[in-house]
Order: sequence, then C-alpha cells, then structure tokens
Amino acid sequence: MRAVQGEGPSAGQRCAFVRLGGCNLSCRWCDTPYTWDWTGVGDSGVAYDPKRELRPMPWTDVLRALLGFEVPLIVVSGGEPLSQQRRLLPLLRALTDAGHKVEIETNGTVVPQDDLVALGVRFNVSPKLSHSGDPQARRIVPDALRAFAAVPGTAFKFVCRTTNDLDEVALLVDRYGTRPVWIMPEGQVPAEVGQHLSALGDEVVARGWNLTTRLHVAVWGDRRGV
Ligand SMILES: Nc1nc2[nH]cc(C(=O)O)c2c(=O)[nH]1
Ligand code: SF4
Ligand SMILES: [Mg+2]
Repeated sequence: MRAVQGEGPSAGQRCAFVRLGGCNLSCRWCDTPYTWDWTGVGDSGVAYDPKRELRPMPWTDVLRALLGFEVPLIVVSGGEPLSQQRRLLPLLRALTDAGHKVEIETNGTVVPQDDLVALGVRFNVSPKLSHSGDPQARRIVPDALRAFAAVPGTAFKFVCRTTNDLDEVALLVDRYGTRPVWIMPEGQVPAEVGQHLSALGDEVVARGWNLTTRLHVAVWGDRRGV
C-alpha cells in the first residue's frame, strides 16, 4: 500500500512499505505485535497466529509490487528486518539500482553487513529503552550501535514517554555515539502520541535533539498497512 513515511527525518515523504515478520525483541508496547507475538506476551495480550499473519513471497514478487506503487521511497520495517538481512540484499539492490531511496527501520541489535551498507540505504535505528521490558543485554548491542553510528545518514530514533526516558537516551548517546538523535513519542492512537509529544517537546529542544511525531497515527490511527 502507498503511504507516507510517518516517523523520523523523512517524515511526510511518499513511500511504500515492506513489513517483515519476526523480531528478536518483545517490547511491551510494540505497535506491530502481529509480526512476532505468537504467545501474547505483549501489552495487547493477543497470541497472533503466524500462519495468518505471515506470507512467504519470492523477493521478485515483492519487487514487482513495490515498483508498481511508483513512489520514490521504500521503507523496510518489521518486526526486525535485519534478522533477514542476507535474504533482503537482492531485493534492496534491485530497488536502489532502479533509483529508489530505501530506508530500513531497525531496533539496532544486528550489525549491518558491509554489502548492505554499501547500497547507501538509510538506517533509522531505534534502540529500546528499559520501559520496553526487554533485558538490557538483548536490547543494547554495543558493536551494532557503534557500527550504525559510523554509517553516514543513519538516524537514531528513540521511543519515549517521559522526560526521565531522555536521561536514558543521553547515556546511550554518550556511550555509543548514537547521533543524530530523534525523539519520538510512544503511542498508537493520536491522543497518546499528542500527550507524550507535549510532555517531551521542550526538553528535547533544550537538549539540542530532534523531535518527530508519528504522522501515520495522526492520519490513519492504528490501521495496518500504512
Ligand atoms: N507510515 C508509517 N511510517 C512508519 N515509519 C516507520 C514505521 C514502522 O512501523 O517501523 C512506520 C509505519 O508503520 N507507518
Ligand atoms: S523491536 Fe520493534 S518490532 Fe520488535 S518488539 Fe520492539 S517495537 Fe516491536
Ligand atoms: Mg509502525
């Protein structure tokens, strides 16, 4: 489906999405539990059925569908798309060869391969804070964060609720050089996003960081596919 990139430095740009199944984390407030939560551990409490939610497709079919949307930007998300980075490579190479910009939304726990980095895709890296409920050793992978920080164009996008979360972000930035920083409010409905946005805005600006909303939530609520 066509949409606009809802988050981060390219927010507002026309795009199409590829959403991959499976994640190596299990964040409580995850907004796409249907990509990985087969047991109902997330806040939704729903145990999704992988047979219903996931559809294996040859990458050439995915390419054809994406080219058909005729949009400049392709956003690859999940789940955690880099769990399948080797298998994604031919698709992403074909997209960049065809002149598309590609952005990959990742949780920052998987070191990107050199041949993926060489394609010139943009990584939107979203390291998870303690309120995700994931153990620190799983959500913070220093080698991966440092590797992403070294790739030109990478943006680090931290999902936050309160100003206390910003102190946690600052520690990660100091330790691993995760810049530039974008702070994004947590929330799956406009009221929640708005509330967190106004709670965070002043301090984000004072700290010299960037702020992003979740444009797709404002436009489409929690609808899937956009
Ligand atoms: N419109 C829109 N923009 C997005 N940017 C990142 C998304 C994600 O789910 O990773 C996302 C999403 O789900 N929808
Ligand atoms: S890393 Fe992303 S997709 Fe995975 S559980 Fe957390 S929020 Fe959901
Ligand atoms: Mg999303």
